[in-house]
Amino acid sequence: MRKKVIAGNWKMYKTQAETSEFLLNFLHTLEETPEDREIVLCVPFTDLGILSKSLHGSRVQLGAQNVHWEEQGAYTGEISGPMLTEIGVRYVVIGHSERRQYFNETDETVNLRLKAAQRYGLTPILCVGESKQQRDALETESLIISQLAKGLVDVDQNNLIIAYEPIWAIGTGDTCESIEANRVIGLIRSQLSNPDVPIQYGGSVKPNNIDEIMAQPEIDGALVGGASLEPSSFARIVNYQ
Ligand SMILES: O=C(CO)COP(=O)(O)O
Repeated sequence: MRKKVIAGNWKMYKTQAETSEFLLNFLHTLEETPEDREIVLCVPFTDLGILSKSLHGSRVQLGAQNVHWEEQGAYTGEISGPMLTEIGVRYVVIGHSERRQYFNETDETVNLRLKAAQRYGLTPILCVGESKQQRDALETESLIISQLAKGLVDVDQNNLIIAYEPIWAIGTGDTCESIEANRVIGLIRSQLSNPDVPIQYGGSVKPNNIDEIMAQPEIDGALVGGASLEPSSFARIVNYQ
């Protein structure tokens, strides 16, 4: 049985004060949440400290949004694996399309970050997915196969989550049809040596489509952007049927 993982990706949203308010309205909603799913919040670095204290003893796991491949060094603006694990971070998003687009992240640096995350005991969430232009040019399959082949060199597939995030579905309200997401995720699975790697869908996941998404046989979870920022909508998503 593959693990189900619902993760919020807060991107560059929420000050510490806003994070405290979120927790007040969110944590109590988990009392009835079935035990079969892992819940993760991947938050800005400045929110990790407060969450590591407030989430202690709760069932919500802590995630970051980046990790450098060196243990330490002169890398202004970066963060290392030991810095994250020391404060209780368990997961890290790697290769998100926003980092590939705005911060020169390549399959090669993604691969370095994945291996470093595992080296320091973090579970990486590797994001892959095509743009609208690539989809229209019928390049979805070849692009994803290439992202996986380059990104996963020497990566341990026993400590890995993959998120399929079609770029055209991110922040647009234009969700990928769940049957199509299921098909692409099946393709991703066919490229892996470990068929039990949990594979999430991400891109305009909302309270009104999470049940249908999670009903798909290949889909093991969701990586949720905008809808994870609001306690009641993230609570509904986490409590999918
Ligand atoms: O990028 C995403 C999660 O990593 C998806 O964002 P939205 O849920 O806002 O579309």
